[in-house]
Amino acid sequence: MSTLNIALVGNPNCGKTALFNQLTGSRQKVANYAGVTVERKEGTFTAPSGRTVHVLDLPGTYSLDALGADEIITRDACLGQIEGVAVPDVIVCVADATNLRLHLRFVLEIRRLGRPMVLALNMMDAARKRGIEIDTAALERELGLPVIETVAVTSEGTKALITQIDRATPSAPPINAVDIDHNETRRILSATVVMPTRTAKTDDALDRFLLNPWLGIPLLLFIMFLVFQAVFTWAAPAMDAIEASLAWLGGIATQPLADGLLKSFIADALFGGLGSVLVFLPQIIILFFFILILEESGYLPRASFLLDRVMGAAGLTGRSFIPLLSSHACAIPGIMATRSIPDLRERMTTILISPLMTCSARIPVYTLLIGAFLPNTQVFGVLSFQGLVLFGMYLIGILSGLIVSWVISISRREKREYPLLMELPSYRFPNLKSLALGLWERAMIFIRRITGIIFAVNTLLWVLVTFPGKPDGATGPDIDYSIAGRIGHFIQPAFDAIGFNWQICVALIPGLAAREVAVSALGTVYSVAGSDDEIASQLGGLISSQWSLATALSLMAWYVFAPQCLSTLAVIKRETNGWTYVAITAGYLFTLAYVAAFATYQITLGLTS
Ligand SMILES: Nc1nc2c(ncn2[C@@H]2O[C@H](COP(=O)(O)OP(=O)(O)OP(=O)(O)O)[C@@H](O)[C@H]2O)c(=O)[nH]1
Ligand SMILES: [Mg+2]
Repeated sequence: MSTLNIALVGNPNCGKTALFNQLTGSRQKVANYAGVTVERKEGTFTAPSGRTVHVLDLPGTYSLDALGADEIITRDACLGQIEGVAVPDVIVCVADATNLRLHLRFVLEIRRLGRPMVLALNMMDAARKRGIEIDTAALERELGLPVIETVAVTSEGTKALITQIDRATPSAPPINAVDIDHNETRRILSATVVMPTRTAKTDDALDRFLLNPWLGIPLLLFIMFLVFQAVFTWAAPAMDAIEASLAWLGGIATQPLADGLLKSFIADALFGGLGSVLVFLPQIIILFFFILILEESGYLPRASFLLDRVMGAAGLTGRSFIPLLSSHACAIPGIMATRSIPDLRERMTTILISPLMTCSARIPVYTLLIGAFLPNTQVFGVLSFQGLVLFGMYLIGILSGLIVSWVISISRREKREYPLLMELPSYRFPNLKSLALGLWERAMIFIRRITGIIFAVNTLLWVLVTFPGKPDGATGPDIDYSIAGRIGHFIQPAFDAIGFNWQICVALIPGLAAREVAVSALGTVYSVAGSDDEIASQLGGLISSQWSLATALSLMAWYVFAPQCLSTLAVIKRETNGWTYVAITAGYLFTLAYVAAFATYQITLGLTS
C-alpha cells in the first residue's frame, strides 16, 4: 500500500499541534501562546483508502520571508529539502478563522510555493461564537484550494480533512504572481468574511483588568499564591487516604510472610520506599491542573509582558518567563522552550537558571520535610502555614534564579537587542476533556517514574542496605554493616558541617538520578533500620523524632539548589551542544547548595540551641 506525506504549517498558535494530535492520536504539547512547538514532530495514521499517512507538525512561523530558523525549517520542509524528511505530497496549511486578516497572508505565501495544498480553517467554534461569518465556498474559489472547516479541540472537521487529503492526486494551486500583495489579502477577505461590528470585547475587558499597570503584578502574585495554597490544602485528604490504604495494603501483603528477605523487600523497598513517593500524586495533579489552565487560558503571554520590566532588572526579558514557568513543572520542557528566545546570551542564562525553579519532583521532598517539622497551623484563620512555607520555597527558587541571572548580566555591556514582541492570544476557556486527559497523562508519567526509574534505583538501594548481613558477634544495628551503611558512614563527615546524618547521605546518592528518589530512599533506609512493621508511610513521623529542625531546614536549602537530576543535565548537554554548560550548571549549583545548606544549618543551630 502506498504512503502519503503531509505537513502541517501555519502561523503560531493556530492549532497545528491540536490538529496533529487529532489526526495521529498523539498527545504533543498544545497551549494557548505562540511558540509552543519548537521541534518538528512526526506521526502517522491510516486513511480510509488504506494508505498510511505520515504527518509532520512544524513550529509556527509568521512568514516565509524572514530568515529566522523557524522560517527556514518551514520552507525547507514544504519543499522537501530537509534531510531524512520526505517531500510532503500535500501541505495542510492551518489558519485561525478568528484572525484571518493575519493568517491569510501566510496562506498566500505558502500557495506561492506551488505545492499541492489544503487549507484547514481552524477555530471555527470560536469564530462562530464571535459572529464571524466566513463564506467557505467563496474562499475556495478565490484561493483555488480546498478549504475545510475544523475545530481541532473537538475533532469536528477532522474526517472531512482526512477525506480531502486522501483524494487520489491533489493538484497544485494556480500560481498567482501578485498574490503576496496586501491588496490581494484585503480583496479576498472582503469577498469572503463578514466581521461582527464589535469583536473581542471580553478580551479587552479582561486585559484592562489583568494588564493594568497597578493591578497586574499583584494579581499575578495572588494567582501564584492561590495555586500553592491549593497544592497543600486540597491535596491533604487525598494524601491521607492514600497513606491509609498503603498502610492497610502493606499490612495485608506482609502478614502471611515469614520474616526474611522477601518480607523485607515488600515492606521496606515497595511499601516503605515507593509508597512514600506515591503519596504525593494528589499534589502533583493539583499543580498540573493549575499549570494546564494557565497555559490554555491565554494568560501566560500577558504575564510575560507584566514581568518584562522586572525581568529586565535581572538581565532577562519577558521571553524567559514561559520557559521559566514551565520549569516549575519540570526543567526539561522548560529548557527546550528556551529555543524561542532569539538572544543567545539570554537563552543560555535562562538554561542556567531553569534548574533553580521548583520542579514537581521537589514537591515530595519539601512536603515531607514541611509536614514533619513545621506546625500545621492557620495564619489569619484561613491560610495554611505549611502552604505558606511551600510558597516561600517557590519564591526562594525564583529569587535565586533572578539573582544568578543578574550576576551574569553584570558582565554584559551591550544593550538588549530584541524588544519583546509577542502576540496576545484570545482568552479561552480550557476544554475540559483535554484538561482531564492532560491530568491523566501527568498522573501516568508520575506513576511510570515510580514503577520505572524510582523502582530500579530503590531496589538497588535495598540490596545495598540489606547486604552483607551483620557478622557474627557484631553489636551495632544490621544496617551499619551493609554496603550502603558503610558508604553513608564514610562520606558523612563531608556533610557534617551542613547537618546531614549518614542516612541522608545514603539517600542523596541515588537521589542524584532523580530528586524524588531521595524520599523513597529515605523510606527504605529507615524502614530497613527500623522494626519490621513500621512502614514508611509514617516516614514523616520517624524523621521528625530523629532529626533536628536545623537538619531538616538545611536539607530543604540543599534541595533548592542541588542539580540532582540526570535528565536535566542530559537535556542541557543536548540543547547547548556540549559539556561546558553541563559542567558550569552542576558546578555552580552544587556550590550554592552546599553554601546555602551550611548557612541554614549553622544559623538554625545558633537560634535553637
Ligand atoms: N476553541 C478552539 N481552540 C483551539 C482549536 N484548535 C486549537 N485550539 C487551541 O488553540 C491553542 C493553540 O493550539 P496549538 O495546537 O498549540 O497551536 P500551534 O499552531 O501548534 O502553535 P505553535 O506550536 O505555537 O505554533 C491551544 O490553546 C488549543 O487548545 C479550535 O479549533 N478551537
Ligand atoms: Mg504546535
